[in-house]
Amino acid sequence: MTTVPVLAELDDALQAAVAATRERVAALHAELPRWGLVVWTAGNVSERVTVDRGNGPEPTDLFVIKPSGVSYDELSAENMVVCTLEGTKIADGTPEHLVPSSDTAAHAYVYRHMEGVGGVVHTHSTYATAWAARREPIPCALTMMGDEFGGEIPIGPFALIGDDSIGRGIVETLRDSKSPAVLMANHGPFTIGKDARAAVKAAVMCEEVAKTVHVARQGGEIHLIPQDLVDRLNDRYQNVYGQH
Ligand SMILES: O=C(CO)[C@@H](O)[C@H](O)COP(=O)(O)O
Repeated sequence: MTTVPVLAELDDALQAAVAATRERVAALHAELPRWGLVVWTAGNVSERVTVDRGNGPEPTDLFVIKPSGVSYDELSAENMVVCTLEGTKIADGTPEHLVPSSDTAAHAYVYRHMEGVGGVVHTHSTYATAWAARREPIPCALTMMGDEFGGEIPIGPFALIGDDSIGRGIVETLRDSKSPAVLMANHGPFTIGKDARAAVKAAVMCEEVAKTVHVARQGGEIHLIPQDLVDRLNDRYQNVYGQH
């Protein structure tokens, strides 16, 4: 029988790292309604817990995600759920009935199979989900897409919720792609990032470009950006743009 880790029994550094991750993940959930990416409770953010023991941040085998079906207004650091990378809730001090997001298995699978990923986000944002319903990748016709996605936003397979299927689809689609977003067929966008904030940003950008390319197509033919120019946009945005 596997024993469930008890948060209060973990070392001080790890407990502090979990507490800080819970704060971040709770605050980032507020970004989903703020950017118009979710209705009701239909979207989630998670972040891998990293701990710094004096040698820089090191990944742990825990991550933090929201509880399932709880209103965004009611989310706080205290009710963020702590899970192992197998997707099992640990004894994290929250009530036993507070179960983690229904997408927990998908997030956990991504963390287990994509080492550099520190944050995962899922939404059902309207325009991105409309492309997912058509199972049509979003073509790279905007500099913002070159910047953030390095090309088209791909479609992932159809997968039922509840087990590893969605996670497998995300990993298969994104493993060899520059895009931090995949549109899971008939479902919606999943985004990844080095941390939860980066994954939330990708979700915001994904919805924005899904909307703009859709609107552009209503007015006529869209023009794709040649891949060599997309590569240059992406390189500049990822390595030069912003503060360092
Ligand atoms: O796609 C689905 C359900 O079909 C999920 O993404 C939920 O919409 C979000 O659920 P919780 O995170 O609240 O469990």
